[in-house]
Amino acid sequence: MNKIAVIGSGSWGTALALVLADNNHSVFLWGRRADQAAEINTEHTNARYLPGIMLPHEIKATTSLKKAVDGAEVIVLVTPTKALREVLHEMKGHLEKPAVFVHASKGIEPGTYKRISEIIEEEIPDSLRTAVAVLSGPSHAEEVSLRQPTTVTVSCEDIKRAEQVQDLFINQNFRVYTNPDVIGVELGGALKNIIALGAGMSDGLGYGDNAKAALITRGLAEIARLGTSMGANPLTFAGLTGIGDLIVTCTSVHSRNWRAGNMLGKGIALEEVLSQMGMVVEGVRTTKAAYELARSVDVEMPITNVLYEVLFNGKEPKQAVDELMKRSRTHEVEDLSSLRA
Ligand SMILES: NC(=O)C1=CN([C@@H]2O[C@H](COP(=O)(O)OP(=O)(O)OC[C@H]3O[C@@H](n4cnc5c(N)ncnc54)[C@H](OP(=O)(O)O)[C@@H]3O)[C@@H](O)[C@H]2O)C=CC1
Ligand SMILES: O=C(CO)COP(=O)(O)O
Repeated sequence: MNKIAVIGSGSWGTALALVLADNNHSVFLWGRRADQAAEINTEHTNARYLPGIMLPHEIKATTSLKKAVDGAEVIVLVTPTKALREVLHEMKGHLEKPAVFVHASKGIEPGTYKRISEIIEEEIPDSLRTAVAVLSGPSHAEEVSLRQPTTVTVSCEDIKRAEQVQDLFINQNFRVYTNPDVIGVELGGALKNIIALGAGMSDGLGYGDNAKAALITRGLAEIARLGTSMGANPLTFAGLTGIGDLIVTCTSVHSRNWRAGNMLGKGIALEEVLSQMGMVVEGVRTTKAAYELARSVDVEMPITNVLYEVLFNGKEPKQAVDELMKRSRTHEVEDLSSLRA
C-alpha cells in the first residue's frame, strides 16, 4: 500500500482520491479549510464539491501540507492552476525525500505561459522529485465519483514512470493509457477549456449543433496549430487529451467552462457568471494566456482571439460569432498538398 498525497480537495482532487482509495492506496487529501477536512473525516462526504457521494473511509483529509506529503512517494497536484505555485512553494519546505509528482490540473500560467509541469520543475528542486507526470483526458469528477466508465492518459517523458503512475490509478471503471508527449497532453487539456467557453456561449445564444460542431472542429485546428508550434506531437490532439476532452467539455452539462460560456451567451456579465459558478473556470485565465502566447509566437487562433475580446474587452458574444463567420475565406488545411493523393 503506497502513501499518496492528493493536494487540492475540490471536485477533481476528491474524485481522484476516491479512485486511489478504491485501488487500496493510503490517501491523504489536502485542502485549506478545516471544516471541509472535518466533514471528509467524520461524515465521509464533500458535499460542496461532490454532493451525494459517499467517500471511502480510507481517505484521510488534512489542512496540514506537512502531514499530507510526509513520507508520500507520490504527490498528486489538483489545485486550480492559479494556486499551484504558492502551494508548491510552501510544500517544498516539508519534503524530506524525492517524490513522483503527478498533476491533474488544466491551465497555462498567464504572463509566463508556463505549462504546469514546467511550474513544478521550477518550484521543486531536482533532488526532491524523481519524475513529473500529467494525468488528463475526458473525465468529469461527477461521473468518476459515481464510478462510471472513464478513460484518461498519463504522460511522462519517461514512459516507464508513466506506466508506474498508470498502475496506481487504473481499475475497472477508470482506464488509463500512457503517452510520452507531455507538451501535447498538457496543452490539449488547457486549451480545450477556451473552446468549451465558446461552445457554451454558442448554445447560450441559441445557436444549434452545426455551430457547436464547427467550434469543436475549428477549435481543435487552432489548438493543434499552437500545440505543434510549441513542440507537441500533432497525433496527441487526435487522442483522449485532445479531441476526447474537447468533446466532453463542449457537450457536457457538468463542464464549468461550458456552463460559464452558456451564461455569457445569455447576456450575464463575467463577474456575475464567476460568482454564480463558485468553482474554478480555468478557461478564463487560459484564454488570456493563450491569446498572448499565440501572438508572441505568431500563431493564428481566431476563436481564442474573439473570446478574449468577449471576456476582457466587452465585445458582445453575438458580434464575436458574426466576426468569425465573416473572416476572409480560407482553405480548411493550410498545407493543401497534404490533402492531395
Ligand atoms: N472537476 C473536474 O471534473 C475536473 C477538473 N480538472 C482540473 O482540476 C483542477 C482543479 O479543479 P476542481 O477540483 O474541479 O476545482 P473546484 O472548483 O471543484 O475546487 C477548487 C479547489 O481549489 C481550492 N482552492 C481555490 N483557490 C485556492 C488557493 N488559492 N489555494 C489553495 N486552494 C485553493 C478550493 O478550496 P476552497 O473550497 O477552500 O475554496 C477547492 O478545494 C483544475 O485545473 C481543473 O481544470 C481536470 C479534470 C476534471
Ligand atoms: O476537464 C474537465 C473534464 O475533462 C472538466 O472541465 P470543466 O473544468 O469545464 O468542468
